[in-house]
Amino acid sequence: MITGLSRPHCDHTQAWQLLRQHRDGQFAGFDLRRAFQHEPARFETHSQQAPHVFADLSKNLVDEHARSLLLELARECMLERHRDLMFAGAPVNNTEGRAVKHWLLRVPRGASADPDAAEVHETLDAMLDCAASVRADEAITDVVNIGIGGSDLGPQMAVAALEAFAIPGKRFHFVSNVDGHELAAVLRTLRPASTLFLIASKTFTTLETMTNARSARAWFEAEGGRDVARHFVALTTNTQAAAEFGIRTTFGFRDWVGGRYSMWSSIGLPIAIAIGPENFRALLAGAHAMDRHFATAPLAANLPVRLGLLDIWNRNFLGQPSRSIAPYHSALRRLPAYLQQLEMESNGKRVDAQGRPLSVQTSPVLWGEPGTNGQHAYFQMLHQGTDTVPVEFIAVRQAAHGLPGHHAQLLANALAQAQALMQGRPDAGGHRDFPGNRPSSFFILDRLDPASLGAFIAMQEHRVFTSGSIWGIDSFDQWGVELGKVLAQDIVPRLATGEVQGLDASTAGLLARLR
Ligand SMILES: O=P(O)(O)OC[C@H]1O[C@H](O)[C@H](O)[C@@H](O)[C@@H]1O
Repeated sequence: MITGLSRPHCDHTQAWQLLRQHRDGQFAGFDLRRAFQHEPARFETHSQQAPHVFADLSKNLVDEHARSLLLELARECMLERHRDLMFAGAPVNNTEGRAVKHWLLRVPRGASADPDAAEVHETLDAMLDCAASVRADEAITDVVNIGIGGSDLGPQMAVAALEAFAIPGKRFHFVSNVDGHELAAVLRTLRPASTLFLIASKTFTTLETMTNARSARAWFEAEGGRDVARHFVALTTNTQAAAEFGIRTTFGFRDWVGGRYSMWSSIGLPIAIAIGPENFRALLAGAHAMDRHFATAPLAANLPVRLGLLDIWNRNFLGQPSRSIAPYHSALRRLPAYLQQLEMESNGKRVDAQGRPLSVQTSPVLWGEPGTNGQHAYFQMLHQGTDTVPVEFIAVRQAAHGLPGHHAQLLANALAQAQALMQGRPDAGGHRDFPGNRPSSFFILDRLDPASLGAFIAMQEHRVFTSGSIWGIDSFDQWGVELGKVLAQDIVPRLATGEVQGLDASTAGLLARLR
C-alpha cells in the first residue's frame, strides 16, 4: 500500500470502460491518413515541446476523444497524487519499503529541503573532483567500468551518446558479462600502470561484477601492477563490502536510487570522466528541467504523462505487444538496450503493488537498432508484417561532424520511414502493397548534448512511472531476476561433478552435454 494512497485498479475505472467502448465504437476503423485530412491542427494538438525535447505524437493511432479519456483515466487512477508522493520522498517502492529519489540527484544545490540533499551534493562534488583528477592524469589512458544492468547500461549508453564531448586520449571500456571472453578481450589491450578500474555495483554482491572485479585485480597484480588503491575505485551503496575488497576510494549512493535509475549517482563516474564535471552537471540540469516539467505541467501538456498514457492505449486497447526504438544517431546505439531495462525491468510485472494479480497486460517488449541500419534489416516487418509495432524515431537536428551530405540523408530517411509507415502505398494487392496506417512517434533534439540527453532520459523514466502508476504496479522492484540467480548457484557445482539428481530431464540432458 502506497502510504495512505488507495487507488483503483485501472480496469475498474469508468474511464477504462469508456475507452473500451470508444475503441469498439467511434474509433473502430480509425485511419491516420483520414485523421490528418479531417483535423487541420492534428500535428499541433498531438505534439508537445518539453525542456530540450520536442515530440510529435500525431502519427499514432489515437484520436482526440481517446486522448481526453486517457487523461480522465490518469485522474481516476490518481496519477498526480502518486507522482507527488514520489517527489515528496514517500516509500513508493513499497515492496522494498524504499523511497524513490533518483530525481534528488539532479536537484540544484540549495533547491531542495529533502534531508538527503546535502549528502547528495557532497558526494557529487567529491565524485566530480575525482573525475577532474583522472582527466588531468595523463598516465591513465584506459578506464574500465566493471558493472552490470543498471551499473553498466546507463554509463555505457551515455558515454557513447556523448562521445563528441569525450576527453581525447582516454579509452572507455565496459565489462559486464560473467563470460570471461569479454574481460579477457579488454585486458589484452591494457597495461596496469595506465588503467583505472571502476567497480560499479549498487549492492557490491552481484556475481558477475564481483567475479570480474576479482579477475581484474588478479590480472593487475600478476602483470606487476602496484597500488591497487590508486587503480581501483568503487561505486556502491555497500561501502563496507568495497572496503573488504581492498578498495580505498569509494563513492556512495543511497538505496533510494534504483539500479536502472542510477546513472545520475556516483555510478555516473565514467560519464563524468569522459565528458568532464561541467558537462556532467549539464546532464543533471537537463534531467532536472524535465523533472520540473513532469512535476508541474498540466497533464494534458505534460510530455512524460502523454507518452505513458499513449503507451497504455497502445498496449491495453490496441493490443500492441512491442515498441521499436529507432534512434537516427549512431551515438545512441546503446539506447535501445538501456530503455529495455528501464521499461521491462520496471513494468514487466503481473501483480499490482499489493501482490494481487492484474487482469491487464503490462510492459511491452522494447527492441531496436540505430537508423538507418534497422531499415535494411527488420523494417520490412514494420511496413508489411502482420503485427502493428509503434516505432519511436529519435532525430537530432545538428550533427556533431562536418562530413557533407550525410546528415541530410540521415534525417530524410527518418522522416521518410515515418511517412511511409503512415501513408503506405496501394498496389494491386500482393507483395508490393504497403497497407500504411502504421503508427510512430517522432522525437527531435536540437543537439545531442549533455543537457538534452539528460532531459530525454528523465522523460523516459517518468513515462515508465506514468504507465506503471496507471497499471498499479511497483515499477521500482525487480523480484523477477532472483530465481535464475539462485538456480545458477545450484548448477555451478553440478557442472564439476556431473550430479543431475533432482534436475528435470531437459536441464540434466543439457548439463551432461555442456560438461
Ligand atoms: O548494481 P548491482 O547491485 O550490481 O546490480 C546490477 C543489476 O543486477 C540486478 O540483478 C538487477 O536486475 C538490476 O536492476 C541491477 O541493476
